[in-house]
Amino acid sequence: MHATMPPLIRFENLTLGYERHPAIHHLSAEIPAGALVAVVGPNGAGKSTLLKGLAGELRPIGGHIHLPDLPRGGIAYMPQRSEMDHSFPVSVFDMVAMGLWREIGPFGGLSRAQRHRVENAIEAVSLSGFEARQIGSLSGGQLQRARFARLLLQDAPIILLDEPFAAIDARTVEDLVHLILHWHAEGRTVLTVVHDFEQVRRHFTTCLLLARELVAFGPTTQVMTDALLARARHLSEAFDDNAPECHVAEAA
Ligand SMILES: Nc1ncnc2c1ncn2[C@@H]1O[C@H](COP(=O)(O)OP(=O)(O)OP(=O)(O)O)[C@@H](O)[C@H]1O
Repeated sequence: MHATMPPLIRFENLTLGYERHPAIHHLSAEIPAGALVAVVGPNGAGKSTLLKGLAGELRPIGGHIHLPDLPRGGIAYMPQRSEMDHSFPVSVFDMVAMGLWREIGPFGGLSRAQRHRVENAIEAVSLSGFEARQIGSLSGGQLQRARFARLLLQDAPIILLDEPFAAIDARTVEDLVHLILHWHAEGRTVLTVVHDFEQVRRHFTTCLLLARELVAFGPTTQVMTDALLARARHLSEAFDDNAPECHVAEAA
């Protein structure tokens, strides 16, 4: 496991966006190795965009994301659930086994030991007995468990989760939080977009509050204050989606 020397992420004056319209701009922050970070902010604040940038799905319009040398597949990224996840014609076993792609490649077969690891991951998310089920027949909570099992096998030092608890029953949330805390205890760096403030305060020691720019980053008790949350709402509402490349440009 590469959890012993977990990496540090550094955002340097980072601007990310779509078709040159910035969605987040001039963000600078350092994520310490092994941090468990809740990424919070109003709707449209840029939370998903930040995770996409880190996952390498969006190239910065400006600034940099500094990452240490990572093994192949060193960042595990779980986007928000979408219809596509459900409609993919594959069994729970095969979907979870995709977490081993880094080891086996796209067309490799599974060894007996690897099959065993897939079974263990399925068991860890309490889905034993569902191996042969098509994922299209799973409930939302069960599908999310299967997605977490796939992440477990990916064994990545950096884990990015976009709204993993959205529209999920309380029991499943509790089990998934448990897995996240376990990853944290193993020394992995975990960034999770979370909407429920109660969950943030209960489980996440560190918070990154976004509203198209960085509002605050630090211990949850110091970030999740009424004043900073109000500031985030205000900034988000005032942001002009059609602004050209950067209205605060080089002022930052
Ligand atoms: N693929 C895209 N193309 C163009 N604009 C996009 C795209 N994805 C997001 N945006 C825009 O970027 C901004 C930030 O969106 P983002 O999804 O990152 O916010 P968020 O904080 O994750 O929101 P939510 O909490 O509602 O999921 C929004 O104005 C959004 O409309």
